[in-house]
Amino acid sequence: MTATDTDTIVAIATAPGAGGVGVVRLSGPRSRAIAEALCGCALVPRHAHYVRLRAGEETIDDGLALYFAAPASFTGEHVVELQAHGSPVVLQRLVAECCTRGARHARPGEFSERAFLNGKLDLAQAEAVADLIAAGDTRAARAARRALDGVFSQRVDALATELLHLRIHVEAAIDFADESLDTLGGRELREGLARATSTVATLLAEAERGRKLRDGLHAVIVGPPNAGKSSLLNALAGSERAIVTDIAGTTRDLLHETVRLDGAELTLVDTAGLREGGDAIEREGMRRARDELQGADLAIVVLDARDPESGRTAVADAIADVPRRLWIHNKSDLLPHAPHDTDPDTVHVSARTGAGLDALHARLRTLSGAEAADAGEGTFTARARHVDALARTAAHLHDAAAQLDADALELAAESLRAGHDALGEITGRVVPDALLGHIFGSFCIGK
Ligand SMILES: Nc1nc2c(ncn2[C@@H]2O[C@H](COP(=O)(O)OP(=O)(O)OP(=O)(O)O)[C@@H](O)[C@H]2O)c(=O)[nH]1
Ligand SMILES: [K+]
Ligand SMILES: [Mg+2]
Repeated sequence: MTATDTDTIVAIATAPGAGGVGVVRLSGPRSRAIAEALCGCALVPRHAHYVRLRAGEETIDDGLALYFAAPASFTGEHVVELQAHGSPVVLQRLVAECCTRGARHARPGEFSERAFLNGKLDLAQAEAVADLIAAGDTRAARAARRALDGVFSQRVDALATELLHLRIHVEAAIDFADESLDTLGGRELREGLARATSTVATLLAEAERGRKLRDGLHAVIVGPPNAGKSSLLNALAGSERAIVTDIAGTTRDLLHETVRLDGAELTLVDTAGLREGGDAIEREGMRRARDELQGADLAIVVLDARDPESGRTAVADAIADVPRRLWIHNKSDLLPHAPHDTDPDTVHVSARTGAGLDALHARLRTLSGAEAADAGEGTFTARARHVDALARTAAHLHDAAAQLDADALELAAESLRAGHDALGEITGRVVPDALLGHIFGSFCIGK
């Protein structure tokens, strides 16, 4: 679609409600003409015009008009921003007047969508705009800003280029099927694939950190009844959210609580204690606990410090698929002497006295990725979609390596193609036709 055959769209760009200043944004081929009709003067690009904004003879408000000529604008189209007093009524009237003059209401996300379609932003960057707007703290905002600057996209693109070269190499080798792969640069190919595989693994780990920074860590508290799961949730939340009693089987429903630890956000979920038997309600509670663990990033396993082993056995199968576990030996106040924690994933605490909670906070903070972002490891925000695409890329490259080892070049080519496509989903740059042209245009071994 070109800039001349699209609609001109309009929307209030500032947050709903009253404010000192409000902004109405227009994008599309007619935006300048429409705005000039409201302002009653010609608009010069990148110039702040102080104007009266009128509907016919009547003044709606006075304010500023800013015109950005295509393609040097956020959307890549002609864009006008009208600043007026931030009254919802005034802003609605400006929008209505723009519509009378030929604009239409923008759909949610339509300005960003146009920026993507016009090549101003890739998909990951367009998503980063939304993440920046929604960022809950400085760390998340900084990470979103890095993603918006293309830090993530550039690394994805660099990897995509590596994969493209590997594909070209394999496709070319297929044409020389009667020669052995070793004479066709098989070693370079394997080395290149190993490099790409390790790059994907690094990127995947970083994207996972970025996702946690954006979504917060999803941590499920599990353990046998009466280990002190609800007490621990309350201690971490800093309020008596969950019911605590000395009756085993107190908690049945899931209880979600968002907790911020020094800027790191995590969702804690209290669950019913896991054990054999129980009445129908308790059994339903345990079923819900097991379900919740399916999507968890972290299982916080609460055990009674006086007898941790029996609890471990009770939860073993329920936590089998959770990527990370933290073992909490609770009720340390009941031990004859306080133990010293050596393994970072085992922490002795007392939900009752608060002993050990600082160490637990520190560990949770690290796991939620905030630590890494603080340390300036270049974290960017990422989404589950990106993590998923990278994981699929990794799996395809793994297949390709095995297929190369078996001299199954056609299959390896197919796996590399699938990996390349999965990667392209992140930035939205999957372009098969261009790819074919590239393959035939740029490579021929000795021909
Ligand atoms: N001494 C001591 N008692 C604790 C501690 N934490 C919890 N308790 C007690 O242990 C009992 C059970 O605590 P809960 O928090 O209800 O345990 P739970 O694991 O949520 O239990 P269910 O929901 O029944 O599975 C209560 O009487 C708590 O007061 C602790 O650190 N020290
Ligand atoms: K209890
Ligand atoms: Mg409980």
